Amino acid sequence: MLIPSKLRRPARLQNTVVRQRLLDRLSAAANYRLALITSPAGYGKTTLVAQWAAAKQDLGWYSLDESDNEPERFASYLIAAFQQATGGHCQRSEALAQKHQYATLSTLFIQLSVDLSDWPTPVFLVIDDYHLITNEVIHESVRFLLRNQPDNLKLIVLSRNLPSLGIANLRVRDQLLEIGSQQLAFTHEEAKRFFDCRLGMPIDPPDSNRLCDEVAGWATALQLIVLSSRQSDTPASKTAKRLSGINAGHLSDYLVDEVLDRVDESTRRFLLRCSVLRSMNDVLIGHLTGEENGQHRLEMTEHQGLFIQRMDDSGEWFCFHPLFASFLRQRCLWELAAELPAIHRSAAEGWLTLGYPAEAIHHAMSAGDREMMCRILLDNGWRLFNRGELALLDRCLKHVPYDDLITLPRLVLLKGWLAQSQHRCGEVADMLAHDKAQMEARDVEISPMLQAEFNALLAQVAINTGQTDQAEFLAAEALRHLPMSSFYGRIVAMSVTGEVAHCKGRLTHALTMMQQTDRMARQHEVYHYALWALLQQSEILIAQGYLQAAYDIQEKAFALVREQHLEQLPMHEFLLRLRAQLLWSWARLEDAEQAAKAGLNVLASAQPQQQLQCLAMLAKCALARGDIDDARRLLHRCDNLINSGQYHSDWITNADKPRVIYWQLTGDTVAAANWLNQTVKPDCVDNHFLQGQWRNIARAQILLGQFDEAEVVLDELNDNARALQLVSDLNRNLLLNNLIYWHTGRKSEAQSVLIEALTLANRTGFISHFVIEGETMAVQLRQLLQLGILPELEQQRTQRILRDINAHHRHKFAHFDEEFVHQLLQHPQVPELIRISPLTQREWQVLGLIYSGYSNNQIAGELDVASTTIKTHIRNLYQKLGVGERQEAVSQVKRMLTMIGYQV
Ligand SMILES: Nc1ncnc2c1ncn2[C@@H]1O[C@H](COP(=O)(O)OP(=O)(O)OP(=O)(O)O)[C@@H](O)[C@H]1O
Repeated sequence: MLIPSKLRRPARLQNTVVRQRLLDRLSAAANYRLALITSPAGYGKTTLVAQWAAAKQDLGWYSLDESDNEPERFASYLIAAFQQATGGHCQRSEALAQKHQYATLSTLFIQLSVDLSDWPTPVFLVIDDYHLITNEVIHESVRFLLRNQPDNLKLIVLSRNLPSLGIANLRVRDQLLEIGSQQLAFTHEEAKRFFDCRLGMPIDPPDSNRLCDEVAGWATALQLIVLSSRQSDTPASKTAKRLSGINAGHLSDYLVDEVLDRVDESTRRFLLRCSVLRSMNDVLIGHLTGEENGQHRLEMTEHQGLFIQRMDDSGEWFCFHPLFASFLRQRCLWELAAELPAIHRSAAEGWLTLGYPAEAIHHAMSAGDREMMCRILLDNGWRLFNRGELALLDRCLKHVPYDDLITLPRLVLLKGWLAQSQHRCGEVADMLAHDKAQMEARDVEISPMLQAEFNALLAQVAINTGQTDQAEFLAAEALRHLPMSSFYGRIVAMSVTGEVAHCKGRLTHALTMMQQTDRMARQHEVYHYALWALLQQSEILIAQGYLQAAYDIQEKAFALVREQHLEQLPMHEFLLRLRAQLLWSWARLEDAEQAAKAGLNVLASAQPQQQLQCLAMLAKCALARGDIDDARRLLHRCDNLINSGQYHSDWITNADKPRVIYWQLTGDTVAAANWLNQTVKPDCVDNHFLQGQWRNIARAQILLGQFDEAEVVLDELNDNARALQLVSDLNRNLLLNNLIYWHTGRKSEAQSVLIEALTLANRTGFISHFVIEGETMAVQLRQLLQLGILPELEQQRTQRILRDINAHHRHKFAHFDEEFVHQLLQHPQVPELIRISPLTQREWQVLGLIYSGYSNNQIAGELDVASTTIKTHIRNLYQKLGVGERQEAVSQVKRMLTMIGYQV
């Protein structure tokens, strides 16, 4: 929850001096990327910018305090300020910020730039007290924002020091508007106006000028002169004398003498106690001072000119002027040291009453009150966890001594989930085992229900680390004991149960579990589990061969990503990759490539190792379109990644797929043999990953001529695939069977598995799997077409596959282009007849298609001309070739191809 007053521009400017010369300078702010107002404390930066901003539309205001050094908090407020400036236009950025669903602040700011890019007018964003930022991560992100901001975004930064925001660069490019302390110092004329409206009696210009000079035009000192002379009836000139030469560093003594020691006891108590608050309202004052009418106290203090300011127009929220606040805090530390913990405790209670646990935690920590902090965490920890406040929780839990933590099993559980959510799953199991032993040693009681919550977490950890049996057992235990109200644990346990079933090849059960997970996760708004469940469903459906249904589920997942702004979750990359896989199967190569590239974009700020699978996907696309050079380049990148990281075996399997195909296409038996020697041979073949790994092995064996071994492997793969109904796997396996039979001369077996594969493809829609086999496949498919034994659907698919092989694999048809014909005609052995009456380009094309097994009608369809025209072309080219019929023409082509070095 955001504190609204931090986002409001300072109100009540009626009595301030309007300094037109500075306002004129600021009026040019729209021409610069950044307006930077810097000066030591109290020079009037905030007042000036508030005056300038008063009548401005499209302006957001963000007042920082020390707590804004937490990047998530900074991001939430900053985006909220932009929302304020644009009346809610930056919804996508807001959703990302609220749910912490961005990889880094920079990626969030990219979204912000996109949101702002279609905003029609300049958007101004004021960040006040930027000097409070000490976190380099935030500086870096603001520098990024400045480098990449859309033209209409104008930042106005107020700071006591020069912030490290790449100022020099902006200055050189004339993108920076600067106002410093020299300009901010009050002029004589401004000081005169200042005194005139504040002092009871008019002041002579020479006196006013002298006062102004003595404090070097420092606004705070002018204010103090007035305050002091009002409080003590001393002439302003005397106060000024005392103030001259004082700077912010010496101010403390002065404020004690002139302000604190002069107010009554109850005001002094109010000032000191409330100084611990970064913002205050009626409720908080009540908690800190016990006074009944906090609002009245706040207004009185304002009336007395005691450096308190309204944070917004509502008049509910106030804060001390920063300079005064830090003085008071210092003083409070000194004078009320013994009471300080109790004061912070009261502040924490106040914030809890208002419903701001994060603020309450800050005070509980400052009070050093572990018990209170634990109580706040126990009551609000899950709320904060679900809101993604992971850094805050992490910090809090680190403040709880282990001995205390271990007596509070719910906090131990929270700590475990925190580690799991921060991708430290490697640590979680050991950490929890250690915690459990410690809890047992201390007789800490864990109810069966709580144990079930632990089991749900441990089940998730077990499945992540590949221990399926353990995961299955723990998830079942969790589901047995968890009541419906423990929805988070139940969602997790259900998802794990589904995943285990998936791994063990029980696909129907897995699908049901994942559907339930999706429903329940949506109902309780645990959207990342809903997305996970959809991804799993899509994978299962792909394995079952229902690719269209998988596509539809993916559409649902894309919609969820859009609606819940999950674009930056790593899971989004998984979705895009699954989509790419599916499109690849259907030979929609450009779309597949686009999806894989979008996946890489999602990973832009992650470790490069994460890119392995998308790159492997792109390599598969390159291979399917016969672009060996591109495939080599991509696989080279994959090799580098594989050598520089640790991967789950499924990842390696996916990356090995295009590598083995590449070796097959390039005949690289050495690489295949090396790989085969060292690759993992899994114990079983129960799921599509393991099937995939064994298929890689079989393909390498075929390439190396180890046909018998490959056949044994495939027999087992097929038995399992049939038993578990892994239809897509069966479809792929049969193509490898076909390869073995073809190479070992078992032509009729080759033909029957190919027909079976084509029939299965009616369900899977596979095209590229056939295309990738290139010429061997084309020859067989042409024969099938010539035999005319294929049913209509299979026949159509065959023609499509042939077209793709022709187009992508530089098959004969592709060779019959101008370059090829030129090469052929130059050949010394080319038949004289062809040389003297050469074929036209069209006739060569037709000849290529005849050779590719196309019927006259199919050739007409391919070239988009009437079949009568084709007949004419055929008649002419037969004459030129000196042949009488189709088969003779095909033999003639074969001879020519062999002549110029092609294997046919
Ligand atoms: N134009 C003005 N008219 C009247 N009073 C002013 C004016 N400018 C500044 N002051 C007074 O001077 C004091 C300091 O002003 P302000 O808070 O604007 O300074 P600042 O430079 O933003 O301080 P900080 O660095 O602590 O944020 C305030 O008490 C304010 O009321």
